[in-house]
Amino acid sequence: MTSALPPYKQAFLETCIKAQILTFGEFTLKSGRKSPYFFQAGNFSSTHLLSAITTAYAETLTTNPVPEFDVLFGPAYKGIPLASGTALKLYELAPEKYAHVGYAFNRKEAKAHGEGGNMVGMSMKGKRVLVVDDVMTAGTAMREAVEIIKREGGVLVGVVVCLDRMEMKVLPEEGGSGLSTVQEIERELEVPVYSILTLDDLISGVDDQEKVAKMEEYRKVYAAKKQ
Ligand SMILES: O=P(O)(O)OC[C@H]1O[C@H](OP(=O)(O)OP(=O)(O)O)[C@H](O)[C@@H]1O
Ligand SMILES: O=C(O)c1cc(=O)[nH]c(=O)[nH]1
Repeated sequence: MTSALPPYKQAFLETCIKAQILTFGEFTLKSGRKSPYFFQAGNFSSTHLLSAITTAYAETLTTNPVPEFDVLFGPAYKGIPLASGTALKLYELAPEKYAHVGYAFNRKEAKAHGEGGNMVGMSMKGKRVLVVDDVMTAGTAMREAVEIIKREGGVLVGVVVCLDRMEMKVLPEEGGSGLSTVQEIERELEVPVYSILTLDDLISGVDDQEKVAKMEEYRKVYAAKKQ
């Protein structure tokens, strides 16, 4: 089949399907919604898959007009290997430009011994911080990340995720704005959000029509209409 996606996106999507990173069935999301598809970034768990995903993040950051940043922050847990791997890839791509960029992540539970606390890696105090995470759905995880950055004295300058599910946190019939979580975050926090893939991309690039139909049905209910 000829895909509507650019070849690099199609190839990346096929890798995700083959490695069961993108799976189909019935899944309960953090938001409580039941979804017919799920993106399991924990399955980027081999050398070549971790390299493929972090290369995709690094290329997204080097080919878009991304604001300058000092620290990549990867929210626990799945953001941790993504942010650290992306930092390494950026250094490999452009060592002079990224030599002083650091990475940081949080612990979900504070450590009571040794160095203590719940932050690991480069201090975010007074730094420009870019969040690297896997998936954006209702934005709960992202808002928690923003609070951590503020508490640590950092300044959020941007966000990159692997998948923008294009979902509205609150549906219009329940009083929502009609904007997707990504659109709301961009407006409210005045920072750009970049994504490697979106739900529209999955619908364009997946070959199995039964799976496409289920994603379309889900998109009709939960995805923002204006992109
Ligand atoms: O946009 P949201 O509705 O918040 O949902 C998406 C987030 O939720 C999940 O992480 P989770 O907090 O479950 O942590 P994990 O990385 O430890 O799996 C997922 O990895 C995303 O980061
Ligand atoms: O919304 C979520 O909880 C969620 C969706 C998804 O596709 N992948 C994931 O890890 N979490």
